[in-house]
Amino acid sequence: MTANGAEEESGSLYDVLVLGAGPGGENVADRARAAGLSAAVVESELAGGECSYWACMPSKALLRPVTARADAGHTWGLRRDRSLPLDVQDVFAHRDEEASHWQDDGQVEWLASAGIDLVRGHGRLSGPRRVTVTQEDGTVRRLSARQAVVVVTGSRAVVPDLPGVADARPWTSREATSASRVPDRLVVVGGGVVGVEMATAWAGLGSRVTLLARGSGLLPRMEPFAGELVADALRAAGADVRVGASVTEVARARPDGPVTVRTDAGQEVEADEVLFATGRAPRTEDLGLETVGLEPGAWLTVDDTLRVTDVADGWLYAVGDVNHRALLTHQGKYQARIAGAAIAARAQGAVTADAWGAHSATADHHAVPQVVFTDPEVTAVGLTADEAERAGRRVRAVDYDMANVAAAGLTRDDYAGRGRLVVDVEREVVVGATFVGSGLAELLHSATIAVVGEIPLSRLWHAVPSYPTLSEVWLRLLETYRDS
Ligand SMILES: Cc1cc2nc3c(=O)[nH]c(=O)nc-3n(C[C@H](O)[C@H](O)[C@H](O)COP(=O)(O)OP(=O)(O)OC[C@H]3O[C@@H](n4cnc5c(N)ncnc54)[C@H](O)[C@@H]3O)c2cc1C
Ligand SMILES: NC(=O)c1ccc[n+]([C@@H]2O[C@H](COP(=O)([O-])OP(=O)(O)OC[C@H]3O[C@@H](n4cnc5c(N)ncnc54)[C@H](O)[C@@H]3O)[C@@H](O)[C@H]2O)c1
Repeated sequence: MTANGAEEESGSLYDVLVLGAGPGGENVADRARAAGLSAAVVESELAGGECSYWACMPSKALLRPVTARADAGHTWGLRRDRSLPLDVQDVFAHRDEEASHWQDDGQVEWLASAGIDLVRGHGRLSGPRRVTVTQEDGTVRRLSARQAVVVVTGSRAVVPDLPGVADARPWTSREATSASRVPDRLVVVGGGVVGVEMATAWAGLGSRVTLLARGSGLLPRMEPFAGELVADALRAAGADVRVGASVTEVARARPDGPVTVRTDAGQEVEADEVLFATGRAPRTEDLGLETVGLEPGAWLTVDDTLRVTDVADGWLYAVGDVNHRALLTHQGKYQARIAGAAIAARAQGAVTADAWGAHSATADHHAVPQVVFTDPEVTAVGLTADEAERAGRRVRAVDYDMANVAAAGLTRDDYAGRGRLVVDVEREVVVGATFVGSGLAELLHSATIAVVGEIPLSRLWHAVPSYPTLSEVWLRLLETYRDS
């Protein structure tokens, strides 16, 4: 027995055990190894996780040709090609490549090269610092951890339990990112990020898309103009976008027949496939959480060092989607770097919980960046004006029409977009930024640096954007703030 009461079974005792080999899990194990700790990850499907096979990578591979064609169709000298059909089979072939053909050999090789053991099977907690793995052949392997167990089991799509759903065989984000046939008609339910990205992709690939979103607009967690600009572009691309539409029922009378989707407003839409992009649930329902006093199926609440708050002795951590802080790959990887460093520091009694320190995921509260890869792109970091006001901050929002930036006229003949800074008027620092428009994804990091660095506006005047680039929106926004 070890000091922690863990059994010393040959090859089964590690410093750190990680449940889930998605981007968060791989990175936390890597950071633990880099700090000199032994680490194993347990994975029940494919090493690489949702992001690699059914989320970020395949979705962006479907979107890029669609947005590139939209850009080309509005570029002088290429405009006649606006209706040029995409080579859909080529798009699918590239998507399959980006999803590594749903094989994880590359990830397995990388884990081995980093000195991380991979244990394949379904992992469950079986008490403090203990994990039981049911392997593919049915055998059970018991593992234990000296320092920490990190839960990084991610999230899954939620399909609402509506009448007719089971028989309708709806798509979730998994089918929407991996399908290799373009449905003639597709209904997308949900106006969040998955809904608008997949509506953009499949409309571009040739489906007649109807997007049904409840509430007053698309992308409800972002500045309202973001959803409005994306809705305008989707409509221009031929999609039928209906807001204020909550789906109440679906029906597919014959397995090979069409599906009918009904809303609370009495609307009825017939389609070949229906995608539910209606949010995510944590993958914690069959994880043995009850063996350590936690509720199965719940999101795991953590402190800023990523330790689960409701577990004594601080040995359980949760990173990535499963802690519900920010359901984004880059933010999960950030948390993984912090958690790995915190676990190693705690082992030596040297952890520091200072904000913005090496062991604190402070950015989760102030500066989560996100790019929505639609046409136009939506990019945002920090607080929206509404969030800042609801938090009791004294802020001023300043806006600028992206079409008036000199580079916009060089980019597209129909450039539509808007930039917004949310400025804390007491400290004169940027606490939020949103840029919507074509070609803006790479601009976002400048705003992330301004928010994280709390750079005073007086200093930002000296950060001179190159001419003629879309980054000049920064200068125009500073002028607008000064003059308003
Ligand atoms: C369609 C779509 C597009 C997206 N696009 C982007 C994007 O462009 N950019 C971005 O930043 N984010 C994007 N996201 C979000 C991103 O995919 C997630 O934030 C990210 O995958 C979370 O990483 P994770 O490591 O927490 O979990 P996951 O990637 O979900 O990995 C968890 C892993 O744990 C394994 N697992 C679960 N339970 C067990 C168990 N009991 N035992 C063993 N293994 C287990 C799973 O099999 C999985 O491999 C997108 C999401 C969707 C749905
Ligand atoms: N590019 C990116 O960064 C990217 C891309 C895709 C996903 N993601 C992440 O994945 C997460 C999940 O995205 P999501 O879009 O599935 O969830 P979401 O929670 O963002 O949006 C779901 C939407 O569905 C609506 N909805 C729910 N039930 C409905 C019903 N019956 N009828 C009509 N509308 C209904 C909700 O009101 C909500 O607006 C997001 O938090 C996002 O961060 C990121």
